[in-house]
Amino acid sequence: MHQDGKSARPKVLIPEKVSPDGLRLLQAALQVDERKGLSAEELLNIISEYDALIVRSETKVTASLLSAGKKLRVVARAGVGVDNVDLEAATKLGIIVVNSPQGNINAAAEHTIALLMATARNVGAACASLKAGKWERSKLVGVEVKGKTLGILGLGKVGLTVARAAGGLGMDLVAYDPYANPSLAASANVEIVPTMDELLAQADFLTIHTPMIASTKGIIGATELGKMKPTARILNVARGGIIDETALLSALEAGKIAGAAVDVFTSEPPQPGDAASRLIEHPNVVATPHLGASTVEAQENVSIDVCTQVLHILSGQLPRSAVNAPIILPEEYRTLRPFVTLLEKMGSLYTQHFSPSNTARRLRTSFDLIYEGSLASTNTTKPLFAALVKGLLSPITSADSLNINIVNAELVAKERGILVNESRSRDKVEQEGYSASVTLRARLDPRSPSASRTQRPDPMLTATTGRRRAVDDQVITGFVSNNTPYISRLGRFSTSFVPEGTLLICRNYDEPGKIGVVGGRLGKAGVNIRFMSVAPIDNLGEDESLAKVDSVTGNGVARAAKEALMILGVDRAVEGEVTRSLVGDEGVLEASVVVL
Ligand SMILES: NC(=O)c1ccc[n+]([C@@H]2O[C@H](COP(=O)([O-])OP(=O)(O)OC[C@H]3O[C@@H](n4cnc5c(N)ncnc54)[C@H](O)[C@@H]3O)[C@@H](O)[C@H]2O)c1
Ligand SMILES: O=C(O)[C@H](O)COP(=O)(O)O
Repeated sequence: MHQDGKSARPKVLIPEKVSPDGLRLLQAALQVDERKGLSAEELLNIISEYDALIVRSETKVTASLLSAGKKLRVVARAGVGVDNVDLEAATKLGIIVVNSPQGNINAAAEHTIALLMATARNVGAACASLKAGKWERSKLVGVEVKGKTLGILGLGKVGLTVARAAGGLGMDLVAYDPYANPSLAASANVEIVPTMDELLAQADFLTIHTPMIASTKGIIGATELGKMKPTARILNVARGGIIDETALLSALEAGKIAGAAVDVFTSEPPQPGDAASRLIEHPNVVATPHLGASTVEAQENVSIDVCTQVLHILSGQLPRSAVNAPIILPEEYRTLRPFVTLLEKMGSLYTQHFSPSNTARRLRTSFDLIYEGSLASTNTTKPLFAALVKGLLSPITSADSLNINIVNAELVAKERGILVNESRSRDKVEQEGYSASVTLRARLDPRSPSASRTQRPDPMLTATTGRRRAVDDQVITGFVSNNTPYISRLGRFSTSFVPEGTLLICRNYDEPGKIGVVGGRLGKAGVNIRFMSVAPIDNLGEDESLAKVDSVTGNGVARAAKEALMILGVDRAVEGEVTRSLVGDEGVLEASVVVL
């Protein structure tokens, strides 16, 4: 008991408007302090008293705020996006970040439909005109959505919900999403198109529902807007910055597209004179101040969801939707943890190296996952399986959608069409220095509509000559030594490297001079090499002739040459232009960049 007679209950701070439905759940066990309107400095001064912090999108949960929160065990985001939370700092400090990935999907989808109709029928402009005392019927003629094509960029939770509602309005539905679940798309009557260009060309209305990640930042810019119909209208209820605001404004001013509806902005609130503010002022733009999740129902859902999780964490239980929490239970932590890291890296390496994002082929693959040596005797492989699924999806999903843990990993994998067949091989691991290894081998799902024996290379991310990798080559083996994960096989190549940082992976003819060529091009581009590993071919399959392929004609030429894999750890991003320049006449067959 405290001196004032009150029991020392853990304290939770809520500096934003969060629905009382969830907060009521906290009252019995915690001291609940609702303190709206605190400045960043005031927040920093009081955070040390609190065990938990519940925010929405406005509070900036910075590294210094987290460090000042000496007692802080959980930051709960009453909503989906955790862009305002420094996740890396939270993870380093052992603070669990939870969110509510499901609670506001319907609200966001309904708001998209509201903006769809508003932009089709000039609702915003008409309302403003009438309030200004005008009666401008002929100037405000709209278009109908029935029979028009809705293009959906990102067919995840919100995208699919929008699709179902728009189908009810009589719209034709097409989507571009390299990782969409084809059966879910079919069930919502959505046709998946293989390229974004097709989506842009077909859409009368284009709606964005991707996460905001490095690969989607500015994904709709001047070039993409130029590929749309001049009568098309574009909607963004996802995140500011996915559409380049300056390019959108120019396209509207030049009449390259007819209108836009925007709920989210690069900087919120937009600052006077910035691109977002000028966009909002444009007569063909209808805009709302990030209202996608602002319904009574969604706010109740997210509040109850995160408050329940706060209670769980403060009483020592695992949360349901932790963005950065361990996918491993404490008692398994010591033995399995390095392998959890290894499996996550192997999954991420697979997606980036073998299944880059712009290929038409989906990440709808069956895998064999083989635990070898002493790892075959482990009691549970659930954390390893969860880590693999997390790794496979991490390059294509934002952190806030990546709530994968031992409880939900199987379900998430199923939803994404990923099949993993786990097996154990007790054979002694042959290599010296370690006793256990794991092999991930892809088998392309024969039910996949785009299943084929070869993989189409991604022209943006993977530069390649005509010679392709067979799907059978998609194998990764890894092991752990001194708590450090290593990759010992990548495709047909024996190797040994630590899967960390930015890696340039080049497949080339095993001939002198290749290292010099690659090193020279990187040097010219100002990229430093941290380490390099050259991997010879493991063994050649029967169909792998040693004939060299002419890079210009694609024809086989007489001289035989073995292949090798060069893995270079580099200190910064390598531009697509540089990887493309490596491939071709110098005997480099393929070059790709992965970030692990
Ligand atoms: N305005 C709001 O208030 C509000 C409310 C809720 C959600 N959101 C935002 O809506 C967006 C979608 O949320 P969700 O819950 O549906 O996410 P989700 O993770 O369920 O779906 C995102 C989809 O985008 C796809 N994708 C990833 N990269 C892609 C690419 N390059 N091209 C095409 N598709 C790609 C993924 O495969 C996935 O299917 C997020 O940005 C989220 O932050 C906004
Ligand atoms: O990420 C989200 O959940 C939405 O963008 C809503 O954000 P909000 O809670 O600030 O309305």
